[in-house]
Amino acid sequence: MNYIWTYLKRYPKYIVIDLVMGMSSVLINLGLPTIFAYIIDKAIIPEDTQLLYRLGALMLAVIVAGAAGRIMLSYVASKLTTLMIKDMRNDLYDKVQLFSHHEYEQIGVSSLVTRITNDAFVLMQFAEMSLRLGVISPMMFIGSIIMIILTSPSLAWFMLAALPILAFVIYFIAKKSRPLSEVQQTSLDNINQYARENLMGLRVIRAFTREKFQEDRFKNEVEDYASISGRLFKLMGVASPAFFHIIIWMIVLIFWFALKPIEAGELQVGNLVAFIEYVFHALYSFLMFSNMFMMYPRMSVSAKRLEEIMDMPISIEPNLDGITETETRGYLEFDNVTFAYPGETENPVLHNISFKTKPGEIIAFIGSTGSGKSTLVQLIPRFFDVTLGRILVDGVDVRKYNLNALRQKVGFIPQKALLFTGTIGDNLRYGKYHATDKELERATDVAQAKDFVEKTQERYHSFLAEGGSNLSGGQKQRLSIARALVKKPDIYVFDDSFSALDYKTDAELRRRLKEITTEATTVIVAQRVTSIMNADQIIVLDKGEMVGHGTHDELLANNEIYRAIAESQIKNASLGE
Ligand SMILES: Nc1ncnc2c1ncn2[C@@H]1O[C@H](COP(=O)(O)OP(=O)(O)OP(=O)(O)O)[C@@H](O)[C@H]1O
Repeated sequence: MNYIWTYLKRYPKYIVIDLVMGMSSVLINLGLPTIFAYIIDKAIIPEDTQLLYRLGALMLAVIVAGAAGRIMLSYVASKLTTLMIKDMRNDLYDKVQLFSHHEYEQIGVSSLVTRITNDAFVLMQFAEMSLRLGVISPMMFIGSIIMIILTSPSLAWFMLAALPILAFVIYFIAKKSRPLSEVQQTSLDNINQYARENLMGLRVIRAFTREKFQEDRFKNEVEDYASISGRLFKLMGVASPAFFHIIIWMIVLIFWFALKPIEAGELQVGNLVAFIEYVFHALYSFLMFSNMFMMYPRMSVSAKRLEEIMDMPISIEPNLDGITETETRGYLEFDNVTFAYPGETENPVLHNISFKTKPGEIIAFIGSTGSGKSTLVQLIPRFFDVTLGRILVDGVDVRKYNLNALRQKVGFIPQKALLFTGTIGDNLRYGKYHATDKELERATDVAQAKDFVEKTQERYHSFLAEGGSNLSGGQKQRLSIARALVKKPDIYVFDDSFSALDYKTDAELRRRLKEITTEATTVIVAQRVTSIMNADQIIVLDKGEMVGHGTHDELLANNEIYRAIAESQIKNASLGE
């Protein structure tokens, strides 16, 4: 509830209107039965037509005012909750933007999506209900009880007898529904995850003819969700019929017990009608309030899941007051860097890595699968922070930079090219919004993408489907390289980005790259020796350790591991010829 309140209180004006409308609606509803009783006893039974018309008109005016108040109340409640969910989702999005890879892995992307969409929606439903009924129901209930006692103290004990039974039913339902709500939301996370996997991995699933397996997995989860939801709704569904039964039985009993006082002249017919109406109001508002109470566990599960996101400590702080300008550009240094993934401090993935580069230099990393190459380059733009040692960019520890300024200095080209829905131009300008057409052409030319871009019908205005799925792997990779070139960073990081290219394109691209990286450091992670043999420094990694450092010729002469890698690739290449 606190979580919802932190958002609602941002709009005090609407809260005041909500309270005023709620209170006036209560007063009107409480007044109506009394006016009605008065009409029966003073105008209908004595057949006073004049008074009947006057009181009828008054009653009509009160009813219209009540309806207008309720419409206003509903409007304000919807308006306030719409504003609330907008703010809530924006805050969640902003927070998720600050997450490092570690936080993403902790919660999981699918769960994050469910939380921002579904859990936020549950809170919105609860808040809307609370704003509409939260003020009215308790006040209406208390007001009705007072009016019941005032109207007929001798019949009032009915209510006192019925309330504990109702309270027990509500408590029972609320207690049972909380664990079910938790399982229901987790099941929704799983559905989301399977749906994502099934849609994104469609080609692999078809290639391995695993459609049935994936479908069964998805269907089982959907069935689990349906069964949990069914149990939850059954539980909630029991409440209303049970309540209405109790209300009807009470009214029958009231009539039964009212016969004697009416015969004895102790109770008037109008008062009996008003009494029954107050009983109905009291029980109905109790029912409405209990609906909120029963929804509360579901809401608190969702609120907890959202608070988990908002309260999650950020491992990579954006360091907004950090350094944004440096005197030099394009210098990179690893100073005795050791790194272990969060939660795995016992098993570092990188050990004591040290090297230095200067503008215009190419440094390359090679080594077997899992030797730590990708991990190493991810430390430069601070996707993770070093465990020991330090990384210096232009002589400044990367942790001292304003995070955006640091990342602006780095052009990162990941192993798997990822493009966004939009035109080729939009994608190329991703790192430099105002890049000119000339800059785009230069970048695509160097990245060996110009030919195919110019062959497309609308060139830089050609539309790319989701993730660039209407391009080949090599074309996507070339555009992803061109996107980094447009940005003109001080440090280029190619994380195995050349492997999707054929040998000829790879060689041509690297040759042209030299033209525009004269003032930058180029870091290359590669599998192929041919991709890195011209590098100024090559570092050979094995199980996270530097086991070789030098030029291609030096390593060929002195480093067994490097020689073995090079020989195996040359053999394979000649076998392929
Ligand atoms: N997010 C992660 N959390 C925990 N461990 C990880 C994570 N990512 C990678 N690792 C582990 O770190 C080690 C190094 O992985 P890394 O991806 O850096 O190797 P690599 O040399 O780039 O491999 P490849 O050539 O196959 O891409 C591996 O043992 C891997 O299991």
